[in-house]
Amino acid sequence: MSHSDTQMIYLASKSPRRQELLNQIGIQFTVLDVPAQDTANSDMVDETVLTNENAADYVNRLSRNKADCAWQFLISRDVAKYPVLTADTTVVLDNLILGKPQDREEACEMMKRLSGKTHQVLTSVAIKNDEFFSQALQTSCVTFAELTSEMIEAYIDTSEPYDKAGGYGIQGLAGKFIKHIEGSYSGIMGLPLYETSELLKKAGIAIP
Ligand SMILES: Cc1cn([C@H]2C[C@H](O)[C@@H](COP(=O)(O)OP(=O)(O)OP(=O)(O)O)O2)c(=O)[nH]c1=O
Repeated sequence: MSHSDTQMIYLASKSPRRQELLNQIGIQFTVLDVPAQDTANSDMVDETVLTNENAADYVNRLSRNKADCAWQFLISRDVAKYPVLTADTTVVLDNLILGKPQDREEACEMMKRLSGKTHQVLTSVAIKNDEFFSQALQTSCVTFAELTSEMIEAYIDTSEPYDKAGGYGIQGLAGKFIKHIEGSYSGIMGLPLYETSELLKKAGIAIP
């Protein structure tokens, strides 16, 4: 890979937040949309938590699997030219992993659990090409205010909870529920920028 080739990466993510955050640090990237048929029926993207798997192992496995899938997709299209970056975010409260709520009831249940408590948000970032793989994990603590059922219902009336781990977005309307954070704001949003730029440097990408 020539030096100029390494200025570009693929971002294999449908998350608009990850695209926004990578733009924020001036990285040049192409968004890679790995079609569902390239990931369906594959153990590689199984988002089920395995027996005895802790949250750190879980997010690391998913970011690695997303990177492996994306790289195979690039190879199958004969366009595996630049490293691919992926991430996975999960919310953990009292050892329980909270994914994306599937429906209103689940979204409501998650907000009730988060109310008045401190939880962890874990994001794992991975970068891969044919000769290189590396990943980094960032963990933050987030403290929610006590929420009334009116506050929860009003929040769930918005579309915000549904595509987000733990059913909320710190960068959105849920910002008003958050009393304290410790860690990385960008990590909570889905792409920790310090850890990401360190990984990119390791992969030989120039950081502006
Ligand atoms: C806790 C929290 C999560 N999130 C989002 C970040 C992630 O997009 C999402 C967690 O889902 P992920 O499964 O990590 O990612 P994704 O399905 O959105 O995107 P892709 O796999 O294509 O990269 O939750 C926020 O936007 N704000 C928050 O405060």
